Amino acid sequence: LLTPKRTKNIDKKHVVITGGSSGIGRCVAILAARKGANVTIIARNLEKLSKAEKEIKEACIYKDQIISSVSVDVSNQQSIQKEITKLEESVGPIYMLVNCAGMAICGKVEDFDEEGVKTLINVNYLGTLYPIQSVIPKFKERQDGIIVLTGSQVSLMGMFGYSIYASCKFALRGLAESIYMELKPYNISVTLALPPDTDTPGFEIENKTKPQETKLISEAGGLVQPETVAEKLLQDALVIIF
Ligand SMILES: NC(=O)C1=CN([C@@H]2O[C@H](COP(=O)(O)OP(=O)(O)OC[C@H]3O[C@@H](n4cnc5c(N)ncnc54)[C@H](OP(=O)(O)O)[C@@H]3O)[C@@H](O)[C@H]2O)C=CC1
Ligand SMILES: CCCCCCCCCCCCCCCC(=O)[C@@H](N)CO
Repeated sequence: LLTPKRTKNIDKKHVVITGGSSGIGRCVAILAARKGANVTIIARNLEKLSKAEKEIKEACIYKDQIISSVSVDVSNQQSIQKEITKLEESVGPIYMLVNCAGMAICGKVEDFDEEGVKTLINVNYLGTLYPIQSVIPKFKERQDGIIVLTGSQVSLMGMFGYSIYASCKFALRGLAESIYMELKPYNISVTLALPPDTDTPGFEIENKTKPQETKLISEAGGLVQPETVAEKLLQDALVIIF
């Protein structure tokens, strides 16, 4: 207890961040660049990607740090697999995968149509599962790697207005706990981040569909800044426990 916490180093390491063009993922990417990592961000919209890429480059501490972006839908297993393989060759071995791509739609359960349900399952659950599946073989070969999944406070507790979203975030907890056991013998760490409401572009959009009841309950949890969440996420993922 009295010894200072030891942490893993991402200096010169390749860190891939899905959802790295906005909100929490963007802040994680900037922090990783400040720590000397070669950072790749993944998202769909090209304009947001190139804007974020510039900001990440400004945060670099070395002249030769490699910052790149890839436009791909994380919920397409074939495409994400292909892009991860390409990145291993072009930028270098991936050391850390941070899954931040995700979104919330709020509403009463009976009001969701098929499209809304599938959108949430695709991006939040499958969009985290597929990138993880893609990096594991190489991580196992190298007996090294760090995987972060972004859940939510509603990964642990359901809440009015979050039925579909919370189900997806609960699923991520099941995934994280299971692969934690599968990957431990290979020296691959798994961290599930559980942020509270965070002041991001995604949060602003989500508020448009948020029932009054959800807003009132959520007030008890407060609102934090994405920089704070990103810092805590990295700290938790990089700490050496044993
Ligand atoms: N903000 C909050 O209150 C909280 C958020 N979280 C979780 O944190 C994560 C980030 O949230 P936040 O920062 O608010 O979100 P933002 O909406 O600000 O950013 C989401 C990012 O994910 C990308 N993305 C979305 N869908 C896809 C897709 N199908 N394929 C690839 N990239 C995609 C977006 O880019 P593009 O659209 O261009 O693809 C964007 O870069 C999410 O998993 C969210 O559930 C958890 C707790 C609280
Ligand atoms: C003693 C018991 C007290 C209970 C207080 C309950 C307060 C909980 C607030 C939870 C806020 C919702 C977090 C979801 C964040 C999220 O994932 C979305 N914003 C996604 O963008």
